[in-house]
Amino acid sequence: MSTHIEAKPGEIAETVLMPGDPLRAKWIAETFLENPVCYNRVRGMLGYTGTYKGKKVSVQGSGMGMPSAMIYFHELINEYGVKNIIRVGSAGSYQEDVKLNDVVLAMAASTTSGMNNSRFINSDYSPTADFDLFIKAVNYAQNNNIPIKAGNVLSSDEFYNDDPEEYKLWAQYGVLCVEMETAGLYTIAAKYNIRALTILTISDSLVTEEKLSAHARETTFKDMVKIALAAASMP
Ligand SMILES: O=P(O)(O)O[C@H]1O[C@H](CO)[C@@H](O)[C@H]1O
Ligand SMILES: O=c1cc[nH]c(=O)[nH]1
Repeated sequence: MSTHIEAKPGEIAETVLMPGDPLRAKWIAETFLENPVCYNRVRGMLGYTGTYKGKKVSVQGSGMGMPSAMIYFHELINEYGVKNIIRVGSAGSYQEDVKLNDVVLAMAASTTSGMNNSRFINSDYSPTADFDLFIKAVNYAQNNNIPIKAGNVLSSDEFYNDDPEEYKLWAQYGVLCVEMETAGLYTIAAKYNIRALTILTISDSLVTEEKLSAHARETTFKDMVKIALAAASMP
C-alpha cells in the first residue's frame, strides 16, 4: 500500500493504462479486460487489474493535471514496480485538420509547466515518447485502418485560459493539441528508465469550439484504447 493507492504488492501489472478520468478507467477495465478486479478506491481514483489476451494489464485514473498525475506515476513506478505506462487521454485540437474523435500519438510534449525548471536550470528538457511503444502503436493503427496523427502536443497547467487566441502560437509551431499530463509522464519515465506513451482522443477543438459531452469522454474512445492495449500486449 502506498500513500494514494491501496493495492497490495503484486496486484498491479507491470503495464498500466492511465486516463485522467477514474470513470474512464472503470469503463476501460469493464469493457476491454477479462476478470477486472478493482484494487484502488482511495480518493475515488479507481484502479483495476485484469488480463488482455492473456497478459496482465492494469488501468489507473491519474486525475487532472501534472501535480495529481505525477503522484500516481511516482507511486506506480517506485512502489509497485510498473515498467510501462500508456496514458489514454482526451485533448483539445489546435489544428484545423485535427478533428473531434481523431486519435493523436504524442511523440513529444511541450509544456507551460515550470516542473522541470528546478531540474534543468536555464535549459529546456524535451520529454519524448518511448520509441518501442510508439512503433507498436503506429503498426497496430496502420494494420487495422485506424487513422492516427502523431507529433508534438502541449501539456498545459490550465484548462481555461484567459486568452482564447494564445493557442495560435503553439499551432503555428506545429503543436497538434493540448492536454495536461504528458510532459510530466515522459519526464518521470525517463528519470526512472521505464517506458511511456501518450495516446489522445480529440474531445474539444480550439479552432471550431466544438466539444464532446462528459459522457462521451468517459465511454466512447474505443480506438485509442484498442491501440493502447495492442501496444501493451505485443511482445
Ligand atoms: O481526459 P483526461 O485523460 O483527463 O485528459 C484531459 O482532460 C482533462 C481536462 O478535462 C485533463 O486531465 C486533460 O489532460
Ligand atoms: O481542450 C482540452 C481538452 C481536453 N484536455 C485539455 O487539457 N484541453
